[in-house]
Amino acid sequence: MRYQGLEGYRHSEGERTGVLLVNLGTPDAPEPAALRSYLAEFLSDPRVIEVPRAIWLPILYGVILPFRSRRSAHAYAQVWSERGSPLRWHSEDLTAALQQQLDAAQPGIEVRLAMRYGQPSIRSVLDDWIRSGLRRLLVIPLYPQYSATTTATVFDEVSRCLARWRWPPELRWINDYFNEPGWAAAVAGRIREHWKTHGRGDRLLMSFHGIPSRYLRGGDPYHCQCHASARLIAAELELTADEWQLSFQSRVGREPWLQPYTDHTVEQLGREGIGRVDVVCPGFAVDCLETLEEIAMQNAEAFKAAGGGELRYIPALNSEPSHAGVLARLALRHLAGWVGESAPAPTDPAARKARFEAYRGPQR
Ligand SMILES: C=CC1=C(C)c2cc3[nH]c(cc4nc(cc5[nH]c(cc1n2)c(C)c5CCC(=O)O)C(CCC(=O)O)=C4C)c(C)c3C=C
Ligand SMILES: [Fe+2]
Ligand SMILES: [Fe+2]
Repeated sequence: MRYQGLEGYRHSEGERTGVLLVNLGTPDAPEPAALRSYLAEFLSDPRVIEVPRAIWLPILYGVILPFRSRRSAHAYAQVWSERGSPLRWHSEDLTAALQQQLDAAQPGIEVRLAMRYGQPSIRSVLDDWIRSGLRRLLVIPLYPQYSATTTATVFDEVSRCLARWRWPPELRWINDYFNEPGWAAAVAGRIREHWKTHGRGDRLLMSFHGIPSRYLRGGDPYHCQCHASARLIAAELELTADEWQLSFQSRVGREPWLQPYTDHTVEQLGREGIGRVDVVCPGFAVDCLETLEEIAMQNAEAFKAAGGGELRYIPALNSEPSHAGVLARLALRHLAGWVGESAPAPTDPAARKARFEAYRGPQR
């Protein structure tokens, strides 16, 4: 058969509704072999590297993978814990926190987590879920700001997976959520909490993951959404323009990426003799290599080496109730008509029974 069918579907079963959280993904171990297979999948995605395959793949396999796998394995080893990669376990905790909040607000919605690269793959999660009767699916990529390099590639992969099914579930997806009521307030809350415990730094730096500038010129709205996010957070904190700045981190390769670069900014602040800089990374839903190693370790050292005092990293929202709450409200709004008040099921039990019997037809 060309298309897969559902196993044992029965009309009498309710319509199952799911929320799929998708994060970037992470290697299985902080070792070169695991890094190689993770990076090979990630960096051969044409949404991530927009270079003709015939040019890029020989560079990827001949130059990048042998060197980067070793270097990145070392970096991952610095942040690996008993529970594994921080990106993975924080994402798992966030999934559980969201499930709990949805259960309290509107029982019957299932939440699962998948990774765009590595495990658990989108394909493995969807195959299992659809086979067991999932009929309505809301996809939430765990990126507050849209970028083709992150959000769109999740949609690509979900679409490829659903295309294999004879009867795919109904589908909705979220482009971004930085402008969702409560998101900027949740990030601001995290910053205030840090200031309460550690005192307020001399400058707040909001650092977002970068992308090649070429993609912005090609129409990717990511740059604008990062600036809007930072302004919303600054407004929540009632900061004046000289109290905060924005930068872009984690660049890879030689072509220009979005600027100003975080590492250059941190060194500049060090040279200016700034005593304490607080860095928050509002583009990262959960902590990961790029926040815990690049910012909290590498950039902290670079700040000091340039003459600065202390760089303090403010943790991501992770599985904080405020974060799960924002995602729960976002999910419920987008699930309208599928679950809850606006769902068409009659509330009177007798009317419901009559309607169901008409729907089911005569029983043999
Ligand atoms: C080379 C191209 C890359 C683009 C474009 C890119 C965009 C991008 N990435 C994130 C979020 C994350 N990236 C992470 C790691 C990471 N990113 C790249 C490359 C690009 N990212 C690489 C090669 C790596 C792997 C680590 C390394 O070798 O340096 C992570 C952390 C993953 C983890 O396991 O902890 C996240 C999260 C965003 C949001 C983004 C564009 C908006
Ligand atoms: Fe990245
Ligand atoms: Fe812009």
